[in-house]
Amino acid sequence: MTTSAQLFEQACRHIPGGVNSPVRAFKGMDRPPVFMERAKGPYLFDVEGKRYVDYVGSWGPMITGHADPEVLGAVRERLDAGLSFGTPTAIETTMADLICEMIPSIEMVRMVNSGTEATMSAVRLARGFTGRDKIVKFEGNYHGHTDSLLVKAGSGALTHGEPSSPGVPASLAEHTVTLSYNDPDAVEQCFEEIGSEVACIIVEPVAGNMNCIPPQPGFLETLRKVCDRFGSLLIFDEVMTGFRVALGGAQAHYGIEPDLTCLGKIVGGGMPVGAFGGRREIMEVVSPLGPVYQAGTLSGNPLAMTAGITLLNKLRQPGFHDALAQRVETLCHGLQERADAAGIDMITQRAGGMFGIFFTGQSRVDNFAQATACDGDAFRRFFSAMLDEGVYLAPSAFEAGFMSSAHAPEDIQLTLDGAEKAFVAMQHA
Ligand SMILES: N[C@H](C=O)CCC(=O)O
Repeated sequence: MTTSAQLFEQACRHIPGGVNSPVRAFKGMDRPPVFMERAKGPYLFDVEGKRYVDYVGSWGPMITGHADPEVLGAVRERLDAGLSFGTPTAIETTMADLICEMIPSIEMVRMVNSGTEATMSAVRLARGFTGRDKIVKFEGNYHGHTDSLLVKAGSGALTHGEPSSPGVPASLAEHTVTLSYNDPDAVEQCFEEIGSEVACIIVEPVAGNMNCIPPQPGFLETLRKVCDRFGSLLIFDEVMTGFRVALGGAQAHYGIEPDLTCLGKIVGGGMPVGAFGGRREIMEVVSPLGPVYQAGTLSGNPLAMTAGITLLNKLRQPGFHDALAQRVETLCHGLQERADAAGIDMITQRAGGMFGIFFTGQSRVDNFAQATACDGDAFRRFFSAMLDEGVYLAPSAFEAGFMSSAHAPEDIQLTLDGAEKAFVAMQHA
């Protein structure tokens, strides 16, 4: 049998760090990344035959579990028609209609191939529409790896200690103003000073790339207010939260309408898909209707559209999101009880189908400073112990956990039993 350690050694020969995305690397852990062979429902199975209850869900898309038979069936059925045509297809219109119906602030939408492409294109559009260069983002929010947004970012960049990447020209980064998340006063002050120069605010309405930090009441409202006052656009990066915290995304959950929305992950049903869309008058500035250029050879790929449409339609079953949130609540309460019993400083935070585990004595984590002040060693010990117990969490203290509808009560119980052992071991350590 080939082990993960052997495969990792082989991978490192020709792949930087042995991984195709840095956050997968288990950097700082005392073990190599686990190589997975297959996945089904809530489970991942590694190359050594071990099963894990998975809370990464391919970083979010697998909201009904892995290898969903309906999604796979639809893709299989579509396969023989061909992989890609580079022409318009009817299925792209079906997808656009579905997105606009589920997220009413989106009146027109353009499909792309990843969340990064979605945010990159949305920011360009905001700049083109307003004729302004400056953008506002929040410390620890991650919007993919496009230059303008890889400034004080979260996710893998933060995990690996480089929240602002070398390679982003200083002359470009200076147009990105970074503020503290959940700090409406800082936003108001910034706009008093430079509001008329700001093309857009881009925000994760739930910050899922520095663990899981929901917006405090009034924060998103302030963003909407200053954008309206100064003629800037409000962009919600709903790559993580879209179709997850509610069918209509975080904007439906919190009742705030952005001008533009970025989507990814669930919208592709596990295929590489992103999308950006919003108010018609803004989207009409996109080429070929308007001058802001954006393109993609494989955008709207028919197989990817098939997977995404099938998954999105499954999420429309009444009660789907309530049941998902209920599972998250059961998990978070169970973890809290067990951590408290073991005397471990830990809290959880959650929003719909996503959650975060913070090793901290604070009662809440609202921003980058508080997230990075949490106990990283405790997280690493917990992560490693949970892996031994057959539970796969994100190998980073700065990533949200994702629940799926395939997680049964016994999977959550297995997780809680594992956590109980992990907490006791941590207490003794
Ligand atoms: N948090 C990231 C995406 O949302 C994790 C995925 C990656 O960087 O590979």
